[in-house]
Amino acid sequence: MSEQNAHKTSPRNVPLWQQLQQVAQVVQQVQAGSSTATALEQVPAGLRPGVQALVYQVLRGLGIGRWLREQLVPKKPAPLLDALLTSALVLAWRAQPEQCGGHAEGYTGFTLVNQAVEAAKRHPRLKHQGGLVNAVLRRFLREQEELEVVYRAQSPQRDPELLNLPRWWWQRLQQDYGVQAGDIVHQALQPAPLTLRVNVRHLSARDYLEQHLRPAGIEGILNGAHGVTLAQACPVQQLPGFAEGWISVQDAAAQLAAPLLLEALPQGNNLRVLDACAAPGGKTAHLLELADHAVTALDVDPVRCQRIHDNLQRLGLQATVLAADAGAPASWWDGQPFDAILLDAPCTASGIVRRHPDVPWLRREQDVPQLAAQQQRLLEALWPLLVPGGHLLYCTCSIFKQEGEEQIAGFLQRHADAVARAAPGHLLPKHHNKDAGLGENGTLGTGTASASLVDHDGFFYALLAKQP
Ligand SMILES: C[S@@+](CC[C@H](N)C(=O)[O-])C[C@H]1O[C@@H](n2cnc3c(N)ncnc32)[C@H](O)[C@@H]1O
Repeated sequence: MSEQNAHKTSPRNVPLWQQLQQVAQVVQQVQAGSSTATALEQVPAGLRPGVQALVYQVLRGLGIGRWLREQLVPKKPAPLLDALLTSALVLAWRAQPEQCGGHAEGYTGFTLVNQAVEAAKRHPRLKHQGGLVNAVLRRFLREQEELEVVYRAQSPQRDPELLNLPRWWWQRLQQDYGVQAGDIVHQALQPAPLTLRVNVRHLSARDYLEQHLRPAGIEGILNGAHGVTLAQACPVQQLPGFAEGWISVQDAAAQLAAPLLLEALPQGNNLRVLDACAAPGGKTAHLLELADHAVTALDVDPVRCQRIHDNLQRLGLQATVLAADAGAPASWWDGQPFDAILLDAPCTASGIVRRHPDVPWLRREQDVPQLAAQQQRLLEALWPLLVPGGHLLYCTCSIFKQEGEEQIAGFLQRHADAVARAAPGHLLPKHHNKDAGLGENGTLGTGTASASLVDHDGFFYALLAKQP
C-alpha cells in the first residue's frame, strides 16, 4: 500500500483511538530498533494502511515529539506509554492551531488528545495511565504556543523541522552540504510520490501515460526517460498492465542506473554484465528491458534472490541469479571478465528518507564509516573482474559524501587504471512542485543524465572506465 492513499483505504468506522494504540505499538518497536515494515506486520491487516500513514507522520516529526515529551514528562516513561505520548504530541503539534494536516486530516488537536486518552484507557497495559496521558496532553494544548517559542529558539536556524532528524545526521548534512542542508531536510521530510518505470519492450512512458493511464482517469507526469510519477498513489496491482509486466515501481533517480551503464558500452548484444548487489532486481530488470546482454544478478541474501526471480518472471526477463558474496569472487566467479559491472552497494539509505522516514532513527552514526568500509571492500574485489576498456557504475541511495564522492575519490587515488566518466554524482532529493532549486552537487557530477527528472530520491552515481 502506498503511503499517499493509505489513510483513505482505512475503514472509516475504525475509531482513531484504536489506530493510535497500534501506532504506539509500532513507534515503540521502531524506537527499539525494528524497521517500520517489520513492526507493521503485527498490525491487523484491516488497520494497517491507516496506521502506516499515521506512523510515517509521527516519524517525520519524531524530533519534535521527543522534545515535547521530555519537557512535559522529564522522567522517561515505560516504552509503550512513551511511544503513545510522543506520537500523540507529534500529531497534535502538526494539528495546531486547530486542524491536523496530512494523513490525520480532519482531526483537531482536541480530538487527537481525547482519542489518545481513550487509547490509553482502553489498552490493557496502559489503562491505569489514562489520567497521566490526559494531564500531559491537555497541558500541551494549553502551553503549545510557549513551547513552540522555546523549541524554535533552540533549533538550528530557528527552524523546528531541522531537528526532526537525529542531531548527528543534521551535523553530517551540514558538514557535507553547508547552507543547502536545510533544504535537503525539508525535501527529505516530504512523502514521496509513486513513480513507475515503464518497460520500453512493451511501450514508451509517454504512451503508457497518454493511452492507458489518462483514459482510466489516472493523472501523472513524465519523469525521466522511462518514468511516470502519479498524482495520486494507488495499489500498483490495479494499474493497467502491471500483471503483464509493462510497469515496475522504481524511483526516478534509481532509473538512471541502467541507461548510464549501457550508454558507456559498445554497440552489440550479449556483453557480459554483472549486477553485483542486485536484489530485489529493480536495476537488473531495467538493464534487461533496455538491452539483450548476458546479465548475472548476484546478491548475498538468498531470500532476497527469490525476489529477483519473481520480478524477472513477472516482466518476462532472464538473468543468471546467484546467491553469493560479491566481495569474495573466488566463491562464484568463473574467471571470465565482465564488460560492465553495476555495483549498487549497501548503504545508509540517507537519500530515501522520503520513502522510509524510519531510516534516520534506525541508523547510528558509526554505521556510516562501517558501510563505507563495506563499499570499499566490494569496489576493490570487483574491479579486477572488469575487462580492460570496461565500465563499472558505482551507486548508492545515500547522499552522505563518505559513501559517494569521497569513496570514489579514494578509489581513483588507489587505482591508476581507473578514470571517472561523466555521471550525476550526488543527486539530492527533489520533490515535484517545490522550487527549492536542488539539483546535482559535487565535483564528480555533470548532471546531464538527471536533467529531465522532476521528482526523485537522493542518490549517488560514479561511472568508472578501466584503462586498456
Ligand atoms: C541497495 S540494495 C540493491 C537494490 C537493487 N540493486 C535494485 O535496484 O533492486 C543492496 C543489496 O546489496 C546486497 N548485498 C549486501 N552485501 C552484499 C555482498 N557482500 N554481496 C552481494 N550482495 C550484497 C543486499 O542484500 C541488498 O539486496
